[in-house]
Amino acid sequence: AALLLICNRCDFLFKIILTGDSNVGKTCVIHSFTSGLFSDSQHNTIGVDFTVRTIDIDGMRVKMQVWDTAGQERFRTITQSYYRSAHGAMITYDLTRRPSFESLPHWIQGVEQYGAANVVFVLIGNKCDLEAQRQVLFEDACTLAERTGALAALETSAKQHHNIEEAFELMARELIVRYGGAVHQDSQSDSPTVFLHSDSHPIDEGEHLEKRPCDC
Ligand SMILES: Nc1nc2c(ncn2[C@@H]2O[C@H](COP(=O)(O)OP(=O)(O)OP(=O)(O)O)[C@@H](O)[C@H]2O)c(=O)[nH]1
Repeated sequence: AALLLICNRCDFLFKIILTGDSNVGKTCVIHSFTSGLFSDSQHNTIGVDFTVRTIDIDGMRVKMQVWDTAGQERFRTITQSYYRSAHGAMITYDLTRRPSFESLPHWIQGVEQYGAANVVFVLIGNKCDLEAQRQVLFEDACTLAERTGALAALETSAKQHHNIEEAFELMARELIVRYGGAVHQDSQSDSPTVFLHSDSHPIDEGEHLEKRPCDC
């Protein structure tokens, strides 16, 4: 059964996962989003880790639970086990390192194979502040996005906090469109205000829904 959380404070809870090669800047993108800060000396992620930030989308409180996964090969088995419960995936490359872009089909395939059937994914070309060292054209990323069914391709800079808010907002808006119907149906009754999707996994059609109070 899919688990729904009942909450009086938030309208949605979405679980977003970041994947991509090591050192493309996944941890920095997440920090930039959750704290607005950037660190030049970021340690490699071991396994997985998550942070939360609540954003406002058209007056709705949307809790974004953002999961950071290790890009290093040796953690692959652990990180893949987290794909299943993600509503959205940000598949990240470093636009100054062509090989990290060449790896995208592999990461996309992983998300499709181990993730939920209806997972939404975007391609993120990070480090766009390093324009002089660019090795990947934005057009190439757009072509790949179109070919693979990604929601969009975006270029970000965690360092300059460029396009970070936009990337997460784009994801949140798409997920609201996809999941809004289910939430609205459930929130007809007056007291528990709304239902949130949670740590379990995105809802499959006709699936039994288990409801629990939110701990936020
Ligand atoms: N110039 C620039 N450097 C960045 C940017 N984002 C990250 N970096 C640097 O890139 C390096 C790797 O960043 P991380 O966030 O640790 O990369 P990661 O993808 O999480 O790496 P793993 O944890 O091994 O998967 C660090 O030295 C960061 O300071 C950016 O937008 N611009």
